[in-house]
Amino acid sequence: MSTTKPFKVLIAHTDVPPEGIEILKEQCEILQVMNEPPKNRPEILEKIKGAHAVIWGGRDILNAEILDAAGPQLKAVSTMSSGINNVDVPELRKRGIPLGSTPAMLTVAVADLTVGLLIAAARRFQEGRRKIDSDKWDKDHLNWMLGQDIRDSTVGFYGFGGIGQAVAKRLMGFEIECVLYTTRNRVSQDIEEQFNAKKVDFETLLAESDFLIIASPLTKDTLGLFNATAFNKMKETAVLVNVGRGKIVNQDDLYEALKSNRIFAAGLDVMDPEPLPSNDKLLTLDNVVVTPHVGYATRRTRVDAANLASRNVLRGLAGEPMLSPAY
Ligand SMILES: O=C(O)[C@H](O)CO
Repeated sequence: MSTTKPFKVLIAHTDVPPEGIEILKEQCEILQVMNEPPKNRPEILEKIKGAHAVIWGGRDILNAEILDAAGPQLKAVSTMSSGINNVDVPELRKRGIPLGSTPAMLTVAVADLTVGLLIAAARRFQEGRRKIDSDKWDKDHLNWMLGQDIRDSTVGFYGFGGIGQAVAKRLMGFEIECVLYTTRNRVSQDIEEQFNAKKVDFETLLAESDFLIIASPLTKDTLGLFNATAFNKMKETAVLVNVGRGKIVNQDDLYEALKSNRIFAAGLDVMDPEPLPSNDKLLTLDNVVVTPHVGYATRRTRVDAANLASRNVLRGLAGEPMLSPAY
């Protein structure tokens, strides 16, 4: 009996959890990349030859070079991420190759981390740690290190999709006053009622938010949108949290706004560039809390993303719409 399987699937990163790969094994021969970045690139270029599908599990760029190396039989690609800025989307579209991504899988993990950053920035975790490290813990004044209340606050969302709504759901437990959001399309009335949410223009979002959470993708319209002009319209007590993409914020302008206390604080899981160099001026500030782009990084999120990516490519290989198409 022949054991030949009809498809070959390249797993292009060592970080893809085996549970996700298992789903593919009945129908597909697995081509696994074993080297870590950047040494994985030559290995991908070699192993992808003749592949019918790819699980693109890392942050390096899938572009024409990779697609050319694969050959014309390539029928399906899925990332294991929400953002698809690691894929040359126009190139894939041009070649008619369906692309899947896995945004819904990381919603909960990113929302949890967003709340963590919001509290850490509002309650001055970074500064407090530095005070301890430098023996400047002031035990004589109870009005020391006062932070911003979440209770009764107006929470603004730039981008109010799955992640934004999951953050709002969590913040309801903190007795916030209301949600403002800026998106292209209005969310349903049910969702607005659930979160006491109102769609507003960008200017209103800036002016009225006590906490402003960026949870939108990077596009040509969002690139550098949060700049000095925007920060100058925000409250001096405002806390900015960015879990979208680093380049949505003009980081030099953010540095100035934080340094001059034009805004109160920022919590960032995404920066520009990534990795942020350890000598970046942003890190000298007390009123910024940073995490190294780990919003999605829980074991369950990665397994769920691998499962969905595999199901996406199986659908693509069968000529069916992907479960979670990126376009
Ligand atoms: O978009 C995503 O999936 C995360 O930010 C990791 O890149």
